[in-house]
Amino acid sequence: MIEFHSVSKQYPDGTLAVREVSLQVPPRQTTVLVGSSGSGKTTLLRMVNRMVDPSAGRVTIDGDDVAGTDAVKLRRGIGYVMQNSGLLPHRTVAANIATVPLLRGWKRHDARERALELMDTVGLDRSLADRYPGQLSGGQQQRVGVARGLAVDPNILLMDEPFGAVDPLVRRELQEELLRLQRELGKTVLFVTHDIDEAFLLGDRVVILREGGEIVQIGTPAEILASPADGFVADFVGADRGRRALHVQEVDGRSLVVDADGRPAGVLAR
Ligand SMILES: Nc1ncnc2c1ncn2[C@@H]1O[C@H](COP(=O)(O)OP(=O)(O)OP(=O)(O)O)[C@@H](O)[C@H]1O
Repeated sequence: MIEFHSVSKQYPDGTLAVREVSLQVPPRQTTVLVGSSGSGKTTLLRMVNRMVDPSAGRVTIDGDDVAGTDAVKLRRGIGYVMQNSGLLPHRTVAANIATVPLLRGWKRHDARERALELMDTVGLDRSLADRYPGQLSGGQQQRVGVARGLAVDPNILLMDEPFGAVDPLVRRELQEELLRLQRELGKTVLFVTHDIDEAFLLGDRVVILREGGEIVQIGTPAEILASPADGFVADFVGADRGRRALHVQEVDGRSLVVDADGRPAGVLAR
């Protein structure tokens, strides 16, 4: 279990990004940090693998303070998937996925085999193994990013807006894929997004943050929807619900359910 014990982060320029956050991230579940831009989500996430060190408080993994662990070693044991995939452009797909296993001293052949297996896991055709990231679609690149995050079979997977940069249909596909993967793999996933719909879809637990890095509410999606903690949460949840209100549209004699952006959500049975 990952635990944040009253952590704060003040950056050198004085910005207080996170203010006394205490949070438990249960194992083998997906916990989603959601909040508007600047609410400290990324800062919190990066405290887990020591890309950011807290100014006060501490983060523990299974009771051990991460501050006492070598940062490089820590990062090699925790999967990290970011927006825009963060792939190395001059390395092939297989080499990108195998980056950390190779750093950990795996034999080249074993690392490639592992990369190919992971391509199967995330739904990428093996024929793409020797392409470069620039030769893939945005959605395929994100899948490579997820495969790379899983490459060392980490218990913990940190995901920072991993599907933020792809179009809505591909995004939906990647979300479904993550749900499937998580059912199979049961990792401890800490996921950052500013999209409340994504948070409710993916999160077993959802943590709502306010600007200034303060937790406003923690709960299951149903709990938060049923009883928002305050006006801020009600607005955050409710405004989006309203914007995405579903309605029925007749297209070619069929009844399509579409959201407020005109995106189809399903077809009504007759
Ligand atoms: N290296 C830094 N130096 C100074 N301020 C920073 C630094 N990194 C982040 N901040 C500030 O800290 C606050 C929280 O940033 P953070 O990236 O954690 O928020 P976020 O919720 O992930 O936002 P976003 O959704 O826009 O990525 C912001 O005000 C940001 O400008």
